[in-house]
Amino acid sequence: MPVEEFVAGWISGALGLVLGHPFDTVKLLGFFKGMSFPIASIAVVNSVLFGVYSNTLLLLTATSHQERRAQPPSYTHIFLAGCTGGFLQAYCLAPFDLIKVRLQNQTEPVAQPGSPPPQYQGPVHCAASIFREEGYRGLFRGAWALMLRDTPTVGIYFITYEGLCRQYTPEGQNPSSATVLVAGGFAGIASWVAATPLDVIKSRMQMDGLRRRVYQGVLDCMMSSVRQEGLGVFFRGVTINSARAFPVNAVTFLSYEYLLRWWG
Ligand SMILES: C[N+](C)(C)CCCC[C@H](N)C(=O)O
Repeated sequence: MPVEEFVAGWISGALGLVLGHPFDTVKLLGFFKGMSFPIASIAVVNSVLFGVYSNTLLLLTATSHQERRAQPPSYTHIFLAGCTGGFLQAYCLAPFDLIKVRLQNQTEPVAQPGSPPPQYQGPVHCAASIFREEGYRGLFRGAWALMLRDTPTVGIYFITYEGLCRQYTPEGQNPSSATVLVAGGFAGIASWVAATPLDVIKSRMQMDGLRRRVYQGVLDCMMSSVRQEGLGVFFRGVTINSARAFPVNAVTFLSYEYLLRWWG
């Protein structure tokens, strides 16, 4: 199994994340809280995303990434490979994302003298407390919603990227850096716009259970959110998600493409 896509995904994910972290955190308050943890985790997760995508495409079309410019795969194959990558990365992402959401929602300012310490002292402490209080399954709270969010939207991600690259690149050539940046940025926006409704639900499910369980499952969380807040609830955060998605994914795709070209 070719591994360079995994490594390129690893590095490019970390680079994209550094740019995106302030956006990601501002939507949950608590600026710059916990930066080193997401860097390490997104690197793993992005490596699964790109590695699985590229290797699924290899299985479906029998072309390696070096051959793909000369023999472009069909959009159906790109979509299916993207969905597979999205599905598998969602499972790797689930515990990391849960910890991130829990830490970012701890908005208490840094300990005042005499005040009780925050519930979670850091990512490792957070993981250990969730494990202690809710068991192994607790670490996967919200994973089902995350999988529903990422399976189709990672398909959309790669279709948009490939479609835009092909549109602006002469046949058989590699896309220019400008094309990769713009296509990567719009791929990020398109997939995040599609992902936002389930992103809202996912985050609510991840926070649920912290004190008192409110939701019975994904559907129940959707229904009660809509009942209480109207359909607009599904678009909560769509602007900040898009503003974050452009630079993050422009840099992710640019570094991914260039690392693979370097390595031949
Ligand atoms: C599928 N979904 C839209 C959720 C994410 C796809 C892009 C992944 C990228 N690491 C990022 O964080 O933007």
